[in-house]
Amino acid sequence: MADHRRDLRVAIAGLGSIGTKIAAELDRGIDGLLLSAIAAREPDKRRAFLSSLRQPPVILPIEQLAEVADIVVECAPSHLLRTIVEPVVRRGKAAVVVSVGALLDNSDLIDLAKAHGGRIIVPTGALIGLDAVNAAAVGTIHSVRMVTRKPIDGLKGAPFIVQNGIDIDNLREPLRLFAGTAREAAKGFPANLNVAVALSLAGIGPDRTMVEIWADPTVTRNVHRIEVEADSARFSMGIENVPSENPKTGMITALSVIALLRKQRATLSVGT
Ligand SMILES: NC(=O)C1=CN([C@@H]2O[C@H](COP(=O)(O)OP(=O)(O)OC[C@H]3O[C@@H](n4cnc5c(N)ncnc54)[C@H](O)[C@@H]3O)[C@@H](O)[C@H]2O)C=CC1
Ligand SMILES: O=C([O-])CC(=O)C(=O)O
Repeated sequence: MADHRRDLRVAIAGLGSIGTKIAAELDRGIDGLLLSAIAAREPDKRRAFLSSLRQPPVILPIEQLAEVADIVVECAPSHLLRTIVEPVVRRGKAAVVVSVGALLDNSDLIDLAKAHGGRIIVPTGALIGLDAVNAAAVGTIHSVRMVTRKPIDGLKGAPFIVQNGIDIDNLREPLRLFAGTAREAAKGFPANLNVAVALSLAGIGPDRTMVEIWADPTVTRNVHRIEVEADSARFSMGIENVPSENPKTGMITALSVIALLRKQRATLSVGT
């Protein structure tokens, strides 16, 4: 009989604001899971952190993580999504993807996963309520709208701002930077609007999910407000994320991945 209780081996691709927290939590211990490997851009610079772990994992290049893991958590810059996820799904394993915006330009990875029995799992991340959006999508969703407000530091360097020569450094009041679809938002703000893409994939897709983005010098948190109109329910959701050491990334993102990992072997699992 197969041993269903063997620990699931988890590897982490990218030791930044998200990956470091997940690695530390796995090392502290999550039932049924084992931190097997890590990929870091400059492992030598992460020696102090790595040697603080009770059971130091092996260090591997991102494309080799799937060789020693059942689940690979992608938490690296979005341009590396394909390099990380392709070998995972080719081996029929599971990739947890946080740079979800990059999935739109690499959607063939979903077909590849299907062909090889692999899985791509998108956590709720910095957002809220994707369980309700999933449920409403079983029926008919008429519209999904999201308004994001971020402090200036959370938006600096976004391609949309650079390409349009918009000066956000000297703003005194909120400025609406963008209104359009989640697909366009992900192109213009790849490190800021993963949440819009996650919302769209849970609901009515990146071309029907409408997004506004505001640069707001009056807020200190990444604020997302969402309105969903469906045949089963109408709901509004809001979340105000405390930025992590990376001002573009809410602290809750790493916690969301940890909660998702805990569910992989939980006896009682709550929420869809
Ligand atoms: N789905 C969601 O709700 C959210 C997703 N994100 C996305 O998650 C991703 C990670 O975010 P953070 O951890 O805040 O970014 P970060 O910039 O703090 O960390 C990324 C890490 O990847 C490492 N890295 C770069 N090249 C590498 C390579 N070749 N091999 C191994 N490691 C490499 C970097 O050195 C860095 O430590 C980003 O794409 C971000 O946009 C962020 C917030 C919310
Ligand atoms: O989705 C993202 O990339 C990050 C974000 O909005 C947040 O942390 O609130």
